[in-house]
Amino acid sequence: MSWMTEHEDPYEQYDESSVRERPNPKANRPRSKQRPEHEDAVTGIVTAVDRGRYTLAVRIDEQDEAIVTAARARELRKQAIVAGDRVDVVGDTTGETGSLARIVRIQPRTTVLRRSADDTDVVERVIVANADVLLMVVAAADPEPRPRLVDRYLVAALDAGITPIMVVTKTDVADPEPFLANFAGLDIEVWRSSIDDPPVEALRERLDGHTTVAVGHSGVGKSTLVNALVPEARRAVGHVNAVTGRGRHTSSSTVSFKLGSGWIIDTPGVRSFGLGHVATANVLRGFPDLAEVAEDCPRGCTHLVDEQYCELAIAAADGRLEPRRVDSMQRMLGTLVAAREQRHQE
Ligand SMILES: Nc1nc2c(ncn2[C@@H]2O[C@H](COP(=O)(O)OP(=O)(O)OP(=O)(O)O)[C@@H](O)[C@H]2O)c(=O)[nH]1
Ligand SMILES: [Zn+2]
Repeated sequence: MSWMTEHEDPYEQYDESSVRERPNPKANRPRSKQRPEHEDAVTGIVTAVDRGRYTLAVRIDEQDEAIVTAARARELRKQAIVAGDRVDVVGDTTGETGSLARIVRIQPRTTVLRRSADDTDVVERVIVANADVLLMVVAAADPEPRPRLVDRYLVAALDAGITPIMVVTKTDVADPEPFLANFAGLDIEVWRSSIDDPPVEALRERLDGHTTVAVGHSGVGKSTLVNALVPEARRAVGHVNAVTGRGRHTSSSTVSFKLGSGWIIDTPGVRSFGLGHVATANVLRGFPDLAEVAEDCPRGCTHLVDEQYCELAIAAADGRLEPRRVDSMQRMLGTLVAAREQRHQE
């Protein structure tokens, strides 16, 4: 998966200096070393990343809109550049076959969605930048929906300041309501989708103008949904991206498509969603249905099962809170605390 292995970057030795750049027909300023600002840079949106090569959309919605392949400037080498990033790019931005531009700056990000390989992993991977909606795709069955995976998406999204939305697919295969009952106390937007009646038009309208990142366990129907959402004409743009991304290793890399005036970013299906990077103090943010009651906890309460006076446990016992939600939160916290202890022993 490209975003997981980005730090390895096997193309690192082939930096942009090894590729001859064509003269940029638009650059009329003389090249000079005294140009730290790169005034001639254009802004691009990173749509796909593949082993040190970045696919960018530049001059979007203008007549000379182009899909450009770029390398990163040497000074940016250690910084991850991910789908959704706004970057400043110089050099040949025509997008012509064989051309290579150069990313010289990453613009400040509004949000960063991260996951770690597992809970013990300190090294977090930035999955996507600048997303404001996390589309959690879950199947009603085949594969079985896993509430704990959704808990993890919620913690990651709310920690990052991204709005989570859920789509339950395959409602033709199984009744999604028993699964959804897990999240009844949570004020979360849920869409139901079946093979014959996916809510494509309504979702498209809902996501218009947003940068949406879709996540889901492998096989839930995420690609089917994303393909249905992205109109044919725009997918053509995506297909260009697919040459560098999905085309080569199916579903193993992140690709973005224009969706109305926004973007939808499809990520590889994953089984787990490590939260090694999330501070335990922030875990409760992913359980907004519990947060209010937790305010009555004794000072310094860890909310773990061994806390005698945890208000969450008390509220679960006397029926004010849904016991399985408190249990979910305690388990996640317990797992993260154990992983952290293991890390400190290593
Ligand atoms: N019955 C039914 N099948 C569906 C539905 N949505 C998708 N599928 C099927 O589920 C299978 C998996 O769908 P994909 O879209 O490839 O799943 P994915 O989540 O992208 O999986 P990865 O590519 O592994 O990440 C395909 O055979 C789809 O046709 C649905 O609503 N109902
Ligand atoms: Zn507590």
